[in-house]
Amino acid sequence: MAIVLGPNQYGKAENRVVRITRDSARHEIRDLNVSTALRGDFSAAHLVGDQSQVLPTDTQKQTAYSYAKEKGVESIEAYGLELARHFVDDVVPVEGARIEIEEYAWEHAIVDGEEHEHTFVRLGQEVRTASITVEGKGAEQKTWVIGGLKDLVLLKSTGSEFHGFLTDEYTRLEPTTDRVMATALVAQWRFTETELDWNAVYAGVKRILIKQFAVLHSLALQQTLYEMGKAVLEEYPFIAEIKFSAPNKHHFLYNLETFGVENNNEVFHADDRPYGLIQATVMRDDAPDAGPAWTPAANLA
Ligand SMILES: O=c1[nH]c(=O)c2[nH]c(=O)[nH]c2[nH]1
Repeated sequence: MAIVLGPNQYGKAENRVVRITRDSARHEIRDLNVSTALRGDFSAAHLVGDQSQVLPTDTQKQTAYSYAKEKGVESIEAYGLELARHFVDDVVPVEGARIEIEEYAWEHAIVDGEEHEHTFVRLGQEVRTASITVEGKGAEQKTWVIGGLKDLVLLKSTGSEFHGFLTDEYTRLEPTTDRVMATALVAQWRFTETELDWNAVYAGVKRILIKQFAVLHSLALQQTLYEMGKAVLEEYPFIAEIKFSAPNKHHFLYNLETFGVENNNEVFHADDRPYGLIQATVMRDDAPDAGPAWTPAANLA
């Protein structure tokens, strides 16, 4: 028996990079949370404390901020690709890089009915996400891009049913043909191309997700997720698969009978936990291999 070093990676997590574009009086803002991770043979650092192959996490941080100036942040996907390719192409021991980015959206404040040029209001809606993985040098290099969002909170006050389910001696749930359906959606979609109008695609995917949630008369959250994914894949040939994680944010009809009042699906208790957690992937049956695209931490915990 020998003890050996297993999978490892290292980087700077959660760099809060804020990039202001101020080429004119009207400023723009991109507000990011950027995590870098480098992969390669870093066994000497672990086994004997030899740092000669280690590009410090501090340098990774400096690069993230410098690239926000040098390359700009047109989209989180494009910026992440620049960073990942730089680490793999330009730093000799680095064989792979993983860049994870979250973006918090801001909009220009409305002052006296007009957009103020340099004052912003943080949008309380979803967080945009991207994960970029680059592996290998030169002609062998492979790239995986995942776009996504999290915390897209959606609710429909009718148009959702849940009945006909399997029952056993523990079943107490009443079937319903009219319920509130709500979720805080996490969705991640895997691209098969690396040259795209990332911002336009993001806006399009989000629009489709919301539309399907709204228009599908839902018999289960599972069905809603499937139809959302299907619509995205039908619209965008360069998306191979989309993964969802959707808490079923239960809204229980509040009992007003003690007041002699009928509750016609008007007053609910919004229960925060426990929640159903529905997770599904919708994919093309000929989707190319995902490789390490979905693996944030190189087989680490
Ligand atoms: O949309 C739903 N899917 C379920 O699997 C489920 N289970 C449950 O109790 N309520 C719901 N709702």
